[in-house]
Amino acid sequence: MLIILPRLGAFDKVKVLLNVVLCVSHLKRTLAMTNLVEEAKRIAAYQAVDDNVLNNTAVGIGSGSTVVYAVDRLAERIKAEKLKIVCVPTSFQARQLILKNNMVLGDLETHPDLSCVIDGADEVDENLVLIKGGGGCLTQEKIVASCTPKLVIIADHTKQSKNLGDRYKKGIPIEVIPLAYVPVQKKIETIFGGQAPVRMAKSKAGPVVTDNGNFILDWQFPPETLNNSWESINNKLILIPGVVETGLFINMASRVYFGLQDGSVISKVPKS
Ligand SMILES: O=C(CO)[C@H](O)[C@H](O)COP(=O)(O)O
Repeated sequence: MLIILPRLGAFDKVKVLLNVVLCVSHLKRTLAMTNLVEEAKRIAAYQAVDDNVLNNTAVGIGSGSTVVYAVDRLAERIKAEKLKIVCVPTSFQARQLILKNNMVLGDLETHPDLSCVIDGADEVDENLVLIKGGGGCLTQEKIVASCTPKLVIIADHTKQSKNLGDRYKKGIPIEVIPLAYVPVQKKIETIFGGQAPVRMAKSKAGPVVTDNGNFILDWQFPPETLNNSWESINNKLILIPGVVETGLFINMASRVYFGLQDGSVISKVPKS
């Protein structure tokens, strides 16, 4: 810019400088918003760990960026309170978090009954139906979640919505066996409408490959889908040969903690 500026007329110089000022203030605002969201994730995670993790128990560790804060807090409590906790991971990422924090690693073979599971979500609707799988770990997350009466979800305020799809626009993740991805894609689009593109990797050529060696379709469902129950849609999806699991978590969350912008945390339980 220093090279270009001297060659410009006064009016253009002002225009360039004004744009620079606007860019910087936009960047500052974006950074401030990102910090607020990160703080909201952290406080939700801390509250959930403090309320739900008991000594001498096995706990499921979810996946994603919010769970990192939960693991931080859990590691802190284990050290300070000398807790004996076995941690069962829901993904390669969760396993690494457990090991990195020197926590005790377990699995479902030795610990099939978990006291609680703490996990994130991509969106939570008013009935606490969740979309999960933005990080591609939905199948192991659902298996681990099924091993506890207490699936505790942690999220920032941007994940809270009335209807699924209001906030999370990427679609419902569906894990599929690789050889079946085109037939499954076609069936979903024919039966339910919308589009179900295969998720492509960002730092690798080709598709995202899950921890289970499968592909993911992100089903961008049409608006009329909301006229049906997610339960019946999920049951139909699961029956398509080649579908391993869906990212719809229905009647699974026992409590959802949302971190808010004002620094407080609210928690929601299913309507009775
Ligand atoms: O389902 C998940 C991964 O499969 C995550 O829990 C979900 O994507 C939320 O992640 P984050 O906390 O990074 O927003």
